[in-house]
Amino acid sequence: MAEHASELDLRGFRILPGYLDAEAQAALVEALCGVVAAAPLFSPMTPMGRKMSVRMTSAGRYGWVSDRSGYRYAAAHPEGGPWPAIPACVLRIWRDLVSAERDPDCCLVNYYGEGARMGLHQDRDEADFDWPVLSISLGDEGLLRIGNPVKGGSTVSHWLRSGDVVVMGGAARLTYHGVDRIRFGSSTLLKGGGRINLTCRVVD
Ligand SMILES: O=C(O)CCC(=O)C(=O)O
Ligand SMILES: [Fe+2]
Repeated sequence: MAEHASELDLRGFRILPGYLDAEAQAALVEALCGVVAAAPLFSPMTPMGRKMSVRMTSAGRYGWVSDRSGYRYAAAHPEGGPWPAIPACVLRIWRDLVSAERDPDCCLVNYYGEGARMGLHQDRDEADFDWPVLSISLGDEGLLRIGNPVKGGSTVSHWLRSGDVVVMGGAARLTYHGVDRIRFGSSTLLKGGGRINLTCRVVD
């Protein structure tokens, strides 16, 4: 893949603004409707017993789940049944930007409704941190905050817009990050508003 014209490097996060055109974004939304129909969004509980504001589901061999027993990957949806396959239009982006040899095991679907946010965290439930995490933003703008590979220190913030893609890999694979807020209603892509973020990962 050639270097993208307006590519940014923010603390090792490779940000590709506007990587997906309107047609590609619409195709992803349509495919995700199928994923959500097969595997409904749910509100995970943190291990501390707090309900997360982001609603989630997954596609792939594994889905990411969280409850009182902790964060982990699971082969089945919390309400039972396998996760649907990762849509081809998602795999295409992974193959172009991450690897044509190895597909991801999980595509986590995060839905941010009005007021939803995600606190600073590391993505560390995967077995091999040599594999990057690929993140795709759709719908309303979201304010990504990027910290450091260890807890604490300064942070930088960047608004992610619909169609932006981020590759979190290399030395930044374990960098703390979160989404402080969304600008609800800033995009017309999703009926009813809100933001979808997809993260694709190799799990085991
Ligand atoms: O919504 C985002 O942009 C980031 C999501 C995220 O960090 C995660 O799912 O681990
Ligand atoms: Fe994350």
